[in-house]
Amino acid sequence: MNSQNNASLKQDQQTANSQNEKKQNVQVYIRLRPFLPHEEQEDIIEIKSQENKILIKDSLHLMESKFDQAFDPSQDQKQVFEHFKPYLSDILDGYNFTVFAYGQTGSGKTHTMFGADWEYMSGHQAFTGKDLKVQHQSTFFESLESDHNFAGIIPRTIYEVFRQITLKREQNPNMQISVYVSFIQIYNEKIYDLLQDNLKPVALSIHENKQSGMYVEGLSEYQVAHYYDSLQLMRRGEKNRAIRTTSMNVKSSRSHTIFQLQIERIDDSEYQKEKKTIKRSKINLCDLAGSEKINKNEVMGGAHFNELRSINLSLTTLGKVIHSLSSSQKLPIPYRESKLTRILQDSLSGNCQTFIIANISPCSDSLEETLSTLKFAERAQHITLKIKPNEINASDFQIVQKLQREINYLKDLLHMKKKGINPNDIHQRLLKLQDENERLKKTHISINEVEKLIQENRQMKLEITKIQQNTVQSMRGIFDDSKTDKDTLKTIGESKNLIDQDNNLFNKMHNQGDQSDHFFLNTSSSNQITLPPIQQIYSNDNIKILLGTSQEKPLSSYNHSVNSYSQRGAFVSSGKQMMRNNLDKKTELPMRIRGKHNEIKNEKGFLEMSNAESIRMESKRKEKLRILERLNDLERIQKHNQDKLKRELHLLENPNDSENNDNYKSVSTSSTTNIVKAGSFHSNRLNQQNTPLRSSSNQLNNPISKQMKKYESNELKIKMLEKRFLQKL
Ligand SMILES: Nc1ncnc2c1ncn2[C@@H]1O[C@H](COP(=O)(O)OP(=O)(O)OP(=O)(O)O)[C@@H](O)[C@H]1O
Repeated sequence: MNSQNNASLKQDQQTANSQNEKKQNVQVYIRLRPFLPHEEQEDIIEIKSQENKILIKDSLHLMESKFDQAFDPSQDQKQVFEHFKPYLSDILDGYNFTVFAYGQTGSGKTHTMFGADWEYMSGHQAFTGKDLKVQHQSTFFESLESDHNFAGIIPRTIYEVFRQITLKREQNPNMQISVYVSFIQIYNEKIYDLLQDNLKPVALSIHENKQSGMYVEGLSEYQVAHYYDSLQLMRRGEKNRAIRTTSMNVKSSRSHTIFQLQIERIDDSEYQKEKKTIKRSKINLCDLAGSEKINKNEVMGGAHFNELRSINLSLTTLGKVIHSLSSSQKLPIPYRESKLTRILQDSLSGNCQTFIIANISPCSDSLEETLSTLKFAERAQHITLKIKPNEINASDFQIVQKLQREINYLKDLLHMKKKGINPNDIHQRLLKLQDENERLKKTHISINEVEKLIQENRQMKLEITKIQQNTVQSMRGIFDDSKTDKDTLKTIGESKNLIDQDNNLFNKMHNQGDQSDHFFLNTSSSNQITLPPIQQIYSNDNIKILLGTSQEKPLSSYNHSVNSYSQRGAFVSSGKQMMRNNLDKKTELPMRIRGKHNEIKNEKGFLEMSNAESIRMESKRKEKLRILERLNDLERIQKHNQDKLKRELHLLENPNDSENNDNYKSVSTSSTTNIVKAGSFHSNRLNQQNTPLRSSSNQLNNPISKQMKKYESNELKIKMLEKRFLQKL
C-alpha cells in the first residue's frame, strides 16, 4: 500500500465524536532486515509487501499475518519513512505522534530509528558538526535523498518537522513556533537524561498531570531553531547511550531510548483575539532495547545479567499492557510495573497517533523470537486510540488580572514612599487600593495590555533603582561626613556591611573582638526587615524623630505577597536557563527543565500557557520581585536609621539608667529579632558603668567625662542623621 492510500485510510478511520476528534488503531509495521554478511542465508520468511503480509514457512511453522505495512529487506530507509510522512502533516496542528521500534536484539531497531551504523553516520558529510552547521537545510536533505539507506526515522522526522515549520511560516510569517528537544534513556529500570552531563547521571522520576500527561521531572528540554541543532542533540545523546557487545549484536543497545520533540505553535492572527490558542504536540521516537534469551552456556557478568533482567521485565510488561489494551474484556492495565510502559502510557492509550515498527531477523535461529514479535505486533493492531489536537487557551485572565492589581498596588506604594507620606496614611490608602483592586477583578483586561504593563513595570523598576541609589548615596554621605568619629567609623562599617551585603567586614570586626558600643546587623538574615508604621516620638527645635510602633502593619500584607508570590513564581520561572551546546561551541540553546510547575498551576487553577507567554509572565514576575526587594531595602535602611536614632537618643536621655538600658535592650532585640545581633549593643556600656571610678584628676579616663564627650559627639551625629533621615523620608 502506498503512502497516499495510507493517508486516505487514515481519513477513513476518522469518526468524529467531536469536531476534531478521531479514532485510530495503533498502526503496526513489520520490517524484515537483510542477512548480514556472516549469517547463513535461509529462506524461511517471506514478505509480500504489496499485500502487507508476512509468511513464515519453516518446516515446523506455517503462518501468515497481515499488518498495516510489511517492509521487505530491499526497502530502504527512505521508503520506510515515506509511510510515516503523511501523519507528520498533523504535527503542527497539535496532534501527538509516537513511533517505537520493537524486536529482538540485532533485528534492526536502531538501524530503523537512527540510521545506518553510527561510525558510518559520524563520518558522513551530513553529520560532521562543522559542515552541518554551515550547510543549508536543502543540502542536508539532498544528502538524505541521495543516500536512501542512511538516515533513519528520527533524523528524517526531525527534518520533516522543520520542513513543515518552514511551509507554515511561508503561509503566515508571524506564526510563532517553538520546538524543544529531550532525550531519555531507561537503563536498568531507571530514567536518565541523555542530554545532561553524563559523568554523574542522576535518575529522574515520572509524573503525570492533566495538561502534559506523563512527563519526566528534571528532564532538560532544549529549544531548537534548526533541524541541525536537533540532530546535534540526537548525536550527543546517542553517544551517551548504554551499549554492549552481545552474542547477537556487536553494538547492542542496553537501554530503551526516547527522543522527544515538543512543538508549540501560536498563530499570530489569533494574537489579537481574547481567546487565542496554543497548539501543542509531542513526538516520541523510541528505540527499545532488544529482548535476548538468557543463554545458559554463555558466561554472563552481573551487569549484563541485570541489564537483561531489566530489559526483559520492561518488555514483558509492555506485552502485558498491549494484551490488556487489545483485549475485549476490561482487564487491569499494568502501566506502573515498568518505567517504559509508564512513559509510553499516553502513547499506548491516550491521545496519540502511535506506530509500532516490529523488526525481525531473517535467521532461523531467531525464529522463536520472531514469532513472539509477530504475536506482540498482531495484538497491538487491535488497540484503538482516540486522537484529538491539543489546544490550550493562552489567555490566562486570572494571571493578567492579578498582575494588574499588584502593579497598581506597587505603583501607589512607591508613589507614597517617594512623597514621604506617613505610613498611617499609607495604610488608609492601601485599604482604599485594596478596594480598588477588588473592583479591578471585574475589569476586563485584554491580553495585549500585558505588554503595556511590562513597559510600566520597567519604568517603575528604573524609578526604584534611582531611589535606591539615592538612598544608598545619602547613607554613605552620612558616614563620610563624620569620618573622625570612632563610633561613627564603626557605624560606617556596619552600614556598608548592610548596604553591600558583604559579611567580610562584619566578620572582621567581630573577629577583632571589637564589640564596644555598637551593634551589628546580621545581614545574612536581615532580608526580612520591615518598616513598622512611623510615629513621631521626639522633637525639639532642631530635630524631629519618628519611630516605629507595633500597632499597625501596613507592610505585612505586602511581605506576605512577596512570599506567596515567589512560591507561585516557581511554576514558570523554575529551571529556565541557558546551556552551551558542547557539540558546537558557538551555539547556545535555551533550556528549560521539566518541573512541578504544571502541578502548581493546576493547584492554583491557572491554565496552561505558551512558552512565549510564560516568558513574558515570568519576566513580569521577576521584575515585580525585584521591585519588592528594593522596597524592602528602602524599608530596611529606614528601620536601621530609626533604631540607631532611638538607641542614641535613649542613651543621651538615660546615660546611667542601666535598668532601662536592659529593658530597652530586651524590647529592642525582641522587636527586631531579625536584624539586631542581640547582646552586642550596650554590653560594654554597662560594663563601663560598673567599672569603679578612677582618680578624678584623670579626666580622660573618667567614665562620666567619657559620657559627656560621647554625648557631644552623638548630638552632632543625631543632627546629621536626623537631617538625612528627614530628607530621605
Ligand atoms: N535494514 C537494514 N539494512 C542493512 N543493515 C541492517 C538493517 N537492519 C539492521 N541492519 C544491521 O544489523 C545489525 C543489527 O542492527 P541493530 O543494531 O539496528 O539492531 P537492534 O535491533 O537495534 O539490536 P539491539 O537491540 O541489540 O540494539 C547492525 O549491524 C545493522 O547495521
